[in-house]
Amino acid sequence: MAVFTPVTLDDVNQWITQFPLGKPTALKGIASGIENSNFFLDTEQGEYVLTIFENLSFEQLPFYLQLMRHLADRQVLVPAPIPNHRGELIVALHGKPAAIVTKLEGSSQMAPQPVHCAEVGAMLARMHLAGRDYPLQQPNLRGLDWWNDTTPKVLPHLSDSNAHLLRAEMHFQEAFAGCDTYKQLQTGPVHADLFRNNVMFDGERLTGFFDFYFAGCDTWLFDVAVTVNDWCIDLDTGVLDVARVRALLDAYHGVRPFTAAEQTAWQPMLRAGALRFWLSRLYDYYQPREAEMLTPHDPTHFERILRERIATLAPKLF
Ligand SMILES: Nc1ncnc2c1ncn2[C@@H]1O[C@H](COP(=O)(O)OP(=O)(O)O)[C@@H](O)[C@H]1O
Ligand SMILES: N[C@@H](CCOP(=O)(O)O)C(=O)O
Repeated sequence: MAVFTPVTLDDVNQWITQFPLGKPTALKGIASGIENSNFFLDTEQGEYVLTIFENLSFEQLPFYLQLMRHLADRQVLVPAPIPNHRGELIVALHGKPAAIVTKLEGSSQMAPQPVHCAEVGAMLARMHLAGRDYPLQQPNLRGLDWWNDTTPKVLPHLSDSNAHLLRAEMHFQEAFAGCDTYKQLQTGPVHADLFRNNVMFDGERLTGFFDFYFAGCDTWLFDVAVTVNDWCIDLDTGVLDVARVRALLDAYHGVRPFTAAEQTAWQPMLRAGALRFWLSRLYDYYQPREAEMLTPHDPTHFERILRERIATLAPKLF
């Protein structure tokens, strides 16, 4: 992530005494990401990641941190949040909420093969099942309501052709969200941003999902669509790569079988997944925020994917 809130080792020296982690030995800002301020934090006890939350509040954060704890306790591979001596997972740093989580091994696989997609599909299904008894509720804050709020903010910046596409897709998605098939879809906690840069691999071994700060309760199928739209495409054209799609979907289906309603909803949901990130990238592009190190993501990538999902029939879900 970009560093919006600078922090030094001196700042952390005193603050960290409330955690059972020993003395800090190194602190390094992380440049990738666009929502929070992240740092690799080494201490006498091991390697961690310190996150300062720039947009989420103390009231909203328990949903995310406790979800990670809940999933980690059920053998889903995610960073485990570290409680302080009072059992708190979220503690103020420079007046903002902050948390420390375990560091995952490995690195992101940005050129995935079917074998990586299968690992992601199986772990995603395990995550959805493990979330069924998660007691906290929070809607997906980047869901339909947010799309409705954001559309008028970006429309004035768009070409006629893109403004038409956005209006038409919003109408389509409003109708989809109100239809009987949609109401039959299974719901629960979803990651909602499971892009290649939010998963770690050590070779072909998946070591964890991270960056849960867009998670919320939504349809499981939306999570699958967001994931496929990033992991299983030709990056230049947005066209789905059938071998990777099949690997991811078949591995998911092997752990948590898809339903008939999900099969029917698959193509509209792929469009929903594309629209969500086209909108957020447009919003970030036209309403940039302050940051020390920030590279905005390209909105045209998801415009292309959305047009492609409207034009071309996707492989079946199962
Ligand atoms: N638990 C973790 N283990 C290892 N690396 C992590 C962890 N959390 C974050 N990172 C690193 O920090 C980078 C930015 O984190 P991310 O959560 O994507 O930021 P943002 O929320 O701002 O988008 C990641 O690309 C990854 O390299
Ligand atoms: N995945 C989103 C943006 C969110 O950034 P992240 O670094 O938190 O994953 C996109 O690609 O638009």
